Amino acid sequence: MDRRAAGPRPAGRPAADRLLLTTTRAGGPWVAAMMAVSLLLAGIYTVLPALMGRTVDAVLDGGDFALWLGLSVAAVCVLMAADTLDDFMGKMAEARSTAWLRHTLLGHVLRLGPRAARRFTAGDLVSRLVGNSARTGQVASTLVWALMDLVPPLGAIVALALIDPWLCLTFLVGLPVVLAVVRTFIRDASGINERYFDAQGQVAARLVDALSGIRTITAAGTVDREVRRVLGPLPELRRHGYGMWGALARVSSREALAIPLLEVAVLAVAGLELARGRITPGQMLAAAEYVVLATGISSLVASANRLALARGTAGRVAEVLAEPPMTYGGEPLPEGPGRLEFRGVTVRGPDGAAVLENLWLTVPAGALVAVAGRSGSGKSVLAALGGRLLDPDEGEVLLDGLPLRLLDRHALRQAVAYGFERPVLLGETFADAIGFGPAPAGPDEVARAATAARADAFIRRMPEGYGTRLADAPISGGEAQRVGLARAFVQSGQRGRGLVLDDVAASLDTVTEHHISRILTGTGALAGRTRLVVTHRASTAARADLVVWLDAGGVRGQGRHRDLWADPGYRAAFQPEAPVTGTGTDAAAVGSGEATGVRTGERA
Ligand SMILES: Nc1ncnc2c1ncn2[C@@H]1O[C@H](COP(=O)(O)OP(=O)(O)OP(=O)(O)O)[C@@H](O)[C@H]1O
Repeated sequence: MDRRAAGPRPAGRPAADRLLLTTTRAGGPWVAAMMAVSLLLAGIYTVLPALMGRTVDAVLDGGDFALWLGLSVAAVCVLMAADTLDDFMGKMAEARSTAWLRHTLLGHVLRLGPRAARRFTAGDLVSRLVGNSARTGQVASTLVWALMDLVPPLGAIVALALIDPWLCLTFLVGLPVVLAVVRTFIRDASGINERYFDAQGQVAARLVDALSGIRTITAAGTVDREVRRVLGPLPELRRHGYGMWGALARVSSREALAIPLLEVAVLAVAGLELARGRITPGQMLAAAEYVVLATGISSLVASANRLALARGTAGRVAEVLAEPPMTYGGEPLPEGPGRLEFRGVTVRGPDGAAVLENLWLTVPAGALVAVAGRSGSGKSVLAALGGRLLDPDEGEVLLDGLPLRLLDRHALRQAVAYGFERPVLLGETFADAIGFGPAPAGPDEVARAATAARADAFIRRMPEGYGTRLADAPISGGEAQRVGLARAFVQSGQRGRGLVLDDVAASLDTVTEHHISRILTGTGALAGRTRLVVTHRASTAARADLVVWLDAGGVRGQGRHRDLWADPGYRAAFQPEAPVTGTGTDAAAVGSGEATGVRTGERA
């Protein structure tokens, strides 16, 4: 169940490592191709010193050095071509892995539903989706190159043994020191990177917060304070950055000491063996090359650094993927008129206190039910339960007798349409925003819904009407509400059985609100739909077939608005409204018998 306070679950390093492997596999054939080319490269690096040694010996012995020289030159040419190819394939593998990861992560975030926004802040998710995913996507090439970087050093150790076992033995005696240096570095770097990326995510999260509250910040004159707040984690970032430099400096200085000592030791032994005539000058040259190649095992530091970075970012991606998505059943929508039932429903807030407790409520099929109550009484929570944007902690919500959680996702999203107080308009144009839903809506359908929601007139005044890009058309809160409402009407009009409107008229003027109330109560496209309407407007409640009054975590009263109105506690749930004056249809609606009750409410 949702718990905002709980925050994301740490995924742990095993989960990060599993994700790294899956991401590597996602690189597809490019990873395999890169591996083949890298192996070829590693092989050439390994045999090149031997070819050079043979060339020198052939020159000294007066033998056929042209053959060996030719082979050496050919090897260098292949090396250059393969290196370029390897880089290209590495980048392709990275691109594929990153694309797969971003696709998977984004799909998962959206499948989490509204819970995603409660678990993670927007900025933090953006940093995971953009920067962290890209870094994690580099794992394919990093891993292949890290493995392939090991081939020449291992080959070089074997070559040293073949030239002279004492050379190999000398090298192996000093090797544990180099490996210990690398191991310490990997351990230090992993922890530092994880903390570094967390701090980076915090900056991104605060920045997105600040941008969404830019009007408040400007109006309050708190720009400087906000800059300090957003950049608050910088000292932490700096500390982790210094930590990483410190770890790199330590590993470099230890390496700088250990590796030359190892090389000198092997070369000294090679010199002795040459003096004793046990190796040739060419072998001495090859040994000198091989010892350098063998100490290349310390390139593990750079690979380990890149892998530690990828592991740090993979941990952050895995943390999101560890959140279980909203799951749906496989049941189709049963036959029925659209009766919605809340059976013993309890929802707890972040502190564990019940927002709604053991709530029993039936929304009759085809009825317009208004949900009223003071601010914070749980109206939006009830609305979210009605179409399963939220699951209850206890109890069950049923549509025509079937628990919503058993319903197939498609069937549920077609059956229950939503309109929100602060709708976010999705799509490129107004037509897109209104037609946004499980099934594409045609232009006539869009225009009809916009007319019903009183959005048609202002949209037609836009430079390109319904084709106007949303980004080019700043609109008011009330206009956005009307577009959002039009979208809900389209969705509900298609195959909808229920319509949930959460305070959709909050920013509308009284005349527009009356018009929309009439659409909701009229005999048009919405007739027969079960409508659950959260409202602070007495006029809307007055038009409802039934009002559910929420208070203190439960249903305090149910009935007709005019009957509940006598209770001052009920009256306190409504905002004062200006009396409607004017002529025409709107005024006529207000003047109707039903509207009389409304106007009483408004005066009160
Ligand atoms: N998904 C959720 N899970 C648990 N608790 C929630 C959830 N959403 C909101 N709450 C909590 O439920 C309480 C009621 O919130 P809700 O938004 O339903 O009130 P409301 O009656 O719609 O208020 P308003 O009229 O001001 O919009 C709040 O304390 C809120 O923190």
